[in-house]
Amino acid sequence: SEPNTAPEQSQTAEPNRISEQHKLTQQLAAAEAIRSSQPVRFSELLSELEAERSSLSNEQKHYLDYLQGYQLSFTGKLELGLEKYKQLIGSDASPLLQYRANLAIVNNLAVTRDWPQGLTHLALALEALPNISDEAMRQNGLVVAAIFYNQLGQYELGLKYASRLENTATAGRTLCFAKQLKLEARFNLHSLETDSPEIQDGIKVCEQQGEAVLSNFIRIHLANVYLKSADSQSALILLTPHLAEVEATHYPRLIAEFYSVMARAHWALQQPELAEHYALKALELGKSLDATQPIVQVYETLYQIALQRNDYQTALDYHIKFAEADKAYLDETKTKFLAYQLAQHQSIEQQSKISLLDKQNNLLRLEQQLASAEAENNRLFIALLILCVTALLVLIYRAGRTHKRLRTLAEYDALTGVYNRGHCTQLATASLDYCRNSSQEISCILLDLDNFKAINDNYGHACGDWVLKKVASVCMASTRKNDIFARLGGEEFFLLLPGCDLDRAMALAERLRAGLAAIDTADSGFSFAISASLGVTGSALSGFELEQLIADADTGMYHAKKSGRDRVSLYSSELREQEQRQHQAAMASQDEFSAA
Ligand SMILES: Nc1nc2c(ncn2[C@@H]2O[C@H](COP(=O)(O)OP(=O)(O)OP(=O)(O)O)[C@@H](O)[C@H]2O)c(=O)[nH]1
Repeated sequence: SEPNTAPEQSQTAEPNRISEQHKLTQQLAAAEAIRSSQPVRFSELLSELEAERSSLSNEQKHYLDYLQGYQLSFTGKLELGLEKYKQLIGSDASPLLQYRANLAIVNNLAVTRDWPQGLTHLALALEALPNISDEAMRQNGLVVAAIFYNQLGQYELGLKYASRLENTATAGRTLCFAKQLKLEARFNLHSLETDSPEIQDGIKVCEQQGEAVLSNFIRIHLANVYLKSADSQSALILLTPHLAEVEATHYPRLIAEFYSVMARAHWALQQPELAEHYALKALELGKSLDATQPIVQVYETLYQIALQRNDYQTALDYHIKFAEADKAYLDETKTKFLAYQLAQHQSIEQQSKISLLDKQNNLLRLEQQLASAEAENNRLFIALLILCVTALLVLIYRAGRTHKRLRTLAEYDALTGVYNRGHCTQLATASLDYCRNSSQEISCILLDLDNFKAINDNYGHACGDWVLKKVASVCMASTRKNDIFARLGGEEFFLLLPGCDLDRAMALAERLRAGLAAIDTADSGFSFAISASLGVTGSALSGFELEQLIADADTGMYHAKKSGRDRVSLYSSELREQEQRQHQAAMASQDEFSAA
């Protein structure tokens, strides 16, 4: 509530909280360190930590649960212990703690002989193993795997994990464990000889570590190999000196097995009293053990002893017990084998499901690749199509332009841009036909520039061209939509006027003449006068034939030239006759001149 003090409080609260957490982690680790050596103190520590549960972090709570699971299992409450461990699996506990919980479960289930579940949790732990960086924890996983597989009778796997453990073991005790587990597996795989050097090596390493239980288990393996090779004497020489040491371990399983082997050795050496002595001792301890091979062998030995003594009743009793134990042992072996087969089968099933899923995934991936390849192809195809269409359009456009240019060249005069003679003939013929059919008048004007040669000569050909273009544009400006204006050639222009009578044609010709005469030549760079002579005719005078119309207009134009140029002349039949007469006269004088 007081803003000034709040930040100060949080600054000091944070380090306090961290040191408190650190203390709790240390307490948890301390508890774990004494879990098997000081069970009472361990239990007290756990109670203290449980009282502080609310102050624990999430992971610390999980760690406490794990230790409580251990305590429950250690005190024989296996089911409750299992429950605690199982809660950790799949929780948000760290992967290391989950791995450890799986290993603890495997140990518990080995005790209760729940092989199928044990295999499931072992598989989970082994799956996590490659990601466990803590070396001691890794080795612990290998120990559990090797013990479990050996117990299950899967000695190949026991050997595999024991060998891995041997190769990585950092502590002498772990190395002793590894060597004992390896030898146990090899004994059961029948790959041990009496002189296998690993046996003496294993015994030596375990003795150095003060691991009497493990060194003597190795001796039992060796003694069994001696018995198999009918060297019972060596078996006894090996075991007898360590009898007291073995009894001092108070480990029933070891002691019972030790006695069992000794009983068989003495029996093989024809020492029935000693054999019976150790067999009965083994049996006494072995009662608490489930059906194991040593117990089966003890009953067999006792049966054989009674039989030799002709004590048939006892022999029968032992034989019945032998048969029962043997059956129980075989049943147990079968159960283990089936559990392993089932786990294998499930794992194969799982694998095939995974590979099926992989195949389906691959198929989907391929389908996706195919779809994207198709899409890519479509894109390429569309791009190609666009390219082709564009190229085609360009070609069409160019062809159109060429066509237009060719048509322009074919139809228009290159210099002035007005119709040329050829196209004019086409258009004029159609127009004349139309007027004739529709009984309309049609007129025409033929225009020839005066003294154009002199313009060329005096001011150059370029200036002559300028004049031609200027004349064309002035004339074009005076034409109507249906009029046809063309350059027939040189300095001669033709204008066809559909629907136009002679009066209006004459008027237009006059306007053209005046327009040309008014051209200002300054733009050409020279100053000179432009004039033209124009001949006019029409359908009323010359009919509807183009050639006739042009010829008559030419007669009119010729007359205008002769009359002094720069004027307009209307064609008439008199003019033609006059022209013919003049022509004839000219021809006659030509003849006279030739004759002279
Ligand atoms: N600059 C130029 N001159 C041309 C073109 N076509 C024809 N000519 C010239 O036009 C001149 C026509 O001369 P002529 O037929 O003697 O006629 P004119 O000099 O106009 O004399 P009249 O018609 O009797 O008045 C020739 O010198 C041709 O070379 C052209 O396209 N450009």
